[in-house]
Amino acid sequence: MLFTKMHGLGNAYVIFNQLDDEFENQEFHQLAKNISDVNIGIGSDGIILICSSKVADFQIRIFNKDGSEAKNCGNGMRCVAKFLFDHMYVTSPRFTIETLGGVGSVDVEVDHKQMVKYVTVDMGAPKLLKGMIPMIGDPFIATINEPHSFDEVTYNLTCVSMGNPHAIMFVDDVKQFPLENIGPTIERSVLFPERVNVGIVCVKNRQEIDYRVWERGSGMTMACGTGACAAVVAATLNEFIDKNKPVTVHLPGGDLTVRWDESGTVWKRGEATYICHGEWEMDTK
Ligand SMILES: N[C@H](CCC[C@H](N)C(=O)O)C(=O)O
Repeated sequence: MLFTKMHGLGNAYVIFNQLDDEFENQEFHQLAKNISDVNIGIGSDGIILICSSKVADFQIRIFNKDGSEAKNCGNGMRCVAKFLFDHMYVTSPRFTIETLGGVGSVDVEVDHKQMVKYVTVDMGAPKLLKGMIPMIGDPFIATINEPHSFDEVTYNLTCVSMGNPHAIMFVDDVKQFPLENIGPTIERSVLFPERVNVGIVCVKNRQEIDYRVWERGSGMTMACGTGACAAVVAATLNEFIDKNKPVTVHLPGGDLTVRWDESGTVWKRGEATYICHGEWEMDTK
């Protein structure tokens, strides 16, 4: 099966185009674990399948490194948008992609070689109520700067769903904070019935934040598109930044521009990059 490996700011996915050539009744959870493994597979943060859709121009399915299926992937949306436009599956620079979390529109910007350089994604409106994250507790209230203890230390969480769940904490220095230690503890906390992505944010000024992430199902990654959106929403809810203004989000893998507009939609703009193409030997166990 042919694949294309791509990354969005270092958040890498192995992409399988199912539009022309489909896997036969494949167990995708195990396939994602095998392919994502750098020793027995290709090495990535997960896999993405491009499929046809009844409600959008295309559909993608996203599987994390541990085989769990995710409902949205901001970096993956940009990679897939670049792949589809560059390989002429679309001619319009704007088209729609369905994920389990909903339908988002993408707008591509090409370089001098007519290849996609930047992609702007309509990431939809964030969901804030505990029942929508999902998170245990009163389902009809939001979690904004709410104290919770993990390993006898109290952290103030602001939780946002961008189709997938994010727990955001504000810290003084994202590089110093031991996210590798506390991330997995919060990811698997009983507070989050479907687990959670764990992000830390340092607010530099009202138009700029630093962000690092421990991803549900993939661990520390270089970038997380949905997480960057959740970080901007959380910083706005805590009144650290202003709504409807573009915010530069600095991630270990590079920068994204995010804007939560007055209509409630979150927009994210950033690059997507090819790494390699190849063939996955289906008998690889
Ligand atoms: N680990 C995430 C999915 C990938 C999201 C991330 N890579 C992005 O760019 O948004 C989850 O289980 O919700």
